[in-house]
Amino acid sequence: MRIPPLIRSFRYAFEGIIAGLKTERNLMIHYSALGLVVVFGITLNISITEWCICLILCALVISLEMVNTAVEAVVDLVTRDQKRRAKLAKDTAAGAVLIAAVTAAVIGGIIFLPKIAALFTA
Ligand SMILES: Nc1ncnc2c1ncn2[C@@H]1O[C@H](COP(=O)(O)OP(=O)(O)OP(=O)(O)O)[C@@H](O)[C@H]1O
Repeated sequence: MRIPPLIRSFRYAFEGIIAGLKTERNLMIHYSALGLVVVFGITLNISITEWCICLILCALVISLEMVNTAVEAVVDLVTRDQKRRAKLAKDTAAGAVLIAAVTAAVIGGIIFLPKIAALFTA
């Protein structure tokens, strides 16, 4: 049976998500962080706006980690020699993940810490 092109594209994208999870340890850490956000979000009853902010940030970090994985794979395919441009590509992609992850951690702290603190002071 012929699979429609749109369905095939979705299948490849899902295969990419699974392959990333299998090969990239950091992605597992990001998915675990997403799980924690969901558990704390439900437990602490965060607002709709806070849910949107948290989910956007989680999606941003996970997506950038996947792009970083893709950049690393392409660079390693192109060359195994030590090249300045290869280092630039890998390090800037890794830097993008770091910026997003630190931002997400800071905003997560702003949203969750006062609610956690309130549990102990109430
Ligand atoms: N072909 C290359 N030329 C120059 N520098 C490289 C090259 N490949 C990797 N590097 C540099 O070596 C360091 C380690 O790179 P590596 O590919 O091992 O990634 P990593 O940071 O260990 O990530 P991961 O653990 O996800 O593979 C980085 O600073 C990277 O930019």
